[in-house]
Amino acid sequence: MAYVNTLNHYLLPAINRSRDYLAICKIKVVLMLVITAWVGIALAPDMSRTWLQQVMSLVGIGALSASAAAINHVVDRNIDKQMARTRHRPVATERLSASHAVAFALILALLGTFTIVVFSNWLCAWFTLASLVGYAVIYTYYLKRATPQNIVIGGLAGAMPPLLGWLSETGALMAEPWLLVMIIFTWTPPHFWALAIARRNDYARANIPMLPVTHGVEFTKLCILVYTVLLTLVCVLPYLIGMSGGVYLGVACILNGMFLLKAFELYRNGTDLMAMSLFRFSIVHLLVLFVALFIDKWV
Ligand code: HEM
Ligand SMILES: CC(C)=CCC/C(C)=C/CC/C(C)=C/COP(=O)(O)OP(=O)(O)O
Repeated sequence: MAYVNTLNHYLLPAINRSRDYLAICKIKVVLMLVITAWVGIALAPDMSRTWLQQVMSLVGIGALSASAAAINHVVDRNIDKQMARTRHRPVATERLSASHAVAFALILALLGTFTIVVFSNWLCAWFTLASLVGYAVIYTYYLKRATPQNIVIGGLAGAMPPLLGWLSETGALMAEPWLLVMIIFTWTPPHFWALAIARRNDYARANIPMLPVTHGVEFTKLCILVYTVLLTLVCVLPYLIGMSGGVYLGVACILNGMFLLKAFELYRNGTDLMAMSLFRFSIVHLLVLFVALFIDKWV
């Protein structure tokens, strides 16, 4: 009996609370950001750094990304309350207080910055902090509410991790990692606008000027197609400058061919279901593309 009481009074609330803290980190998105940062490390010139230094750099970048996501949950709590997709979030439902979430984000930001400075360098720390501000403040606080181009401009913050990984390794700004940033930058609009089409009523209710709300679904489908063509072209650049080889190029061609087909189908007579299918595909696309960049380096 005493055992059951301990479980009910202490353990279960502690587990639920940890789940809430994990949820505000947007853990799956952060995992993907860390994978792209890891590829940035793998493709950088060999600096003979230890595994520990590399892993801890990724931990630092992940912690600052999670901190940015937690701040996004606080700043957006009133919007999140109005949207079906987000209304169950911990801060929106007030299961987790905004002040606790802010304190958590601050601790993550401090630990993350400390880790990057100790195991990498200040340049990487400054760029990662700038990405945090880009997402949590410039995109979430301002752009998201101000313009339908919000995710195009704000997308730069989420596109930075390959550069952050490269910087953590080399401590120097070079041209090559910017190509990887450009890939994610051009990938973001089709990734997000596909979801925004399916969830346009949510955004309209919350008064957020997402492209399908301000310019309609047909125009958004056209923009998705245009950005997918751009993405296809940008994806060839790592091969053209000799940063990646045939394995990467082959995988990129197949993935982008599929992306183009899906974007074209959506443009011609797409339903909300097809838009969601494109959104899900975009995530698989980016994951496989970056795994291919990694494998290509070692074959
Ligand atoms: C401004 C840029 C971006 C916007 C507006 C955006 C928006 C979104 C939204 C609204 C979702 C749905 C989340 C949910 O179901 O609650 C999502 C999911 C996701 N995004 Fe993005 N995204 C952006 C950039 C990125 C980047 C740069 C990455 C990775 C490199 C990424 C990876 C993912 C992943 C992995 C998911 C699935 C998460 C899950 O299943 O829980 N996103 N994104
Ligand atoms: C340090 C660093 C690399 C920072 C980047 C942090 C980060 C978590 C970027 C991902 C972008 C993302 C999930 C945007 C969705 O926000 P949203 O508010 O439009 O979506 P929502 O409605 O699901 O909250």
